[in-house]
Amino acid sequence: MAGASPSARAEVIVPPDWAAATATAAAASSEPAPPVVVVCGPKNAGKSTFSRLLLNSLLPRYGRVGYLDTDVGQPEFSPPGCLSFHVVDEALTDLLNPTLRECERCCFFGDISSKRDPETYLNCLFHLYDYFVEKYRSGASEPLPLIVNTPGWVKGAGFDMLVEMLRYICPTIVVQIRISAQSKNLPDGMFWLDCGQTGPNMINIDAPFHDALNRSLLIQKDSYGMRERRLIEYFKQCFPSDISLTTNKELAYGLTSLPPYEVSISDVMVIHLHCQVPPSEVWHSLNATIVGLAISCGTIEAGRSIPWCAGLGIIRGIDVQRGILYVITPVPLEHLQRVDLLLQGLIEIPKSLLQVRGCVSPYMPTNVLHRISERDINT
Ligand SMILES: Nc1ncnc2c1ncn2[C@@H]1O[C@H](COP(=O)(O)OP(=O)(O)OP(=O)(O)O)[C@@H](O)[C@H]1O
Repeated sequence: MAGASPSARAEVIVPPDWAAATATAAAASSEPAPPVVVVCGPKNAGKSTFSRLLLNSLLPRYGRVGYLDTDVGQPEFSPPGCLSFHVVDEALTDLLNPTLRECERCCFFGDISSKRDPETYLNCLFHLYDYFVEKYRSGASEPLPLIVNTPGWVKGAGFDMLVEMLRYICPTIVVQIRISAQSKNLPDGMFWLDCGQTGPNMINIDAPFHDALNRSLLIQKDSYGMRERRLIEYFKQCFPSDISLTTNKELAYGLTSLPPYEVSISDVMVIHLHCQVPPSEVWHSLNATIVGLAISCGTIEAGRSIPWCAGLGIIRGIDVQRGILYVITPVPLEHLQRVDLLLQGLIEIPKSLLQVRGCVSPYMPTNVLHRISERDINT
């Protein structure tokens, strides 16, 4: 597969079976409720691209479309590490690239793959789906169609998780994208149901391989680079939109000079999502990391609470003597005031923000844990 940047390609190709699948979903009965469409298939098969097209096809009829973003490695609308639920009310203009959008609900999983903790991953997903059902299926708000784009991990434990996901969501339409390497595809048919059970409308489509000039369409993505760019875009939101920050160097300087929020250590609880940290090391472990800023108001399910995530923050420094954390985040103050949990996972500050020639990163000096001078945080 070619290694060119996906954004270099001018336009999306819509093969006839893709067009037919989106038309079927858009015309599906809205009784008793608009469709719930799950899009599945192996990695890099076109699931996200198809989901964007599907969203645009559902919009004219419904005006608003729900989107459950379940790919923590390459989320459609959120920063990496998050599962989120969005309501989209305008057509997506860039059909080949993900774009950041404000979410209605988000859970911070804190890793770029569900492998490390499938149970928590599924709990987050079910929790978001329950939120959708409660709000958009119970009469509280106008019912919306829902698109669920799934990760491309379709073998072994990834397959088992997909089966659980499908059984929980009970979609009305499942679109399965199939690639030419048959062994990499999901099983044909309603593989998640027991024999004899009736299931949804099952639509198989092929991955789009070549354009009219026989050029490969499915470009291997630079996942690491995409995640870095997504985080950079996310933290750019710390600045007013009229401030021009075109290079990473400008952003790194900008973040250095941004006055951070002060958070009293006694006001927050720290949860390490994927590792255990001795109490004496908690503050050291937080320094210079990205955390999920969460609100512990989720419901208790299976004995554990799933907090909502208001957004991400960079712990820029910690003054242990004064009991203060310094946090940089684009999360608005009114939401930030409700944050009472710091969720630390494995999402790292992009290297391109840490290693900028001529810019001493504020996150890395060795004394930052104990002594942060006024000049450091205000300049
Ligand atoms: N219909 C299409 N027209 C043009 N390019 C496409 C089309 N479908 C997919 N591509 C390109 O192929 C690549 C993979 O597509 P996409 O991201 O939609 O796959 P995916 O199955 O969601 O991948 P992953 O499992 O890694 O999330 C992208 O670079 C995308 O731009």
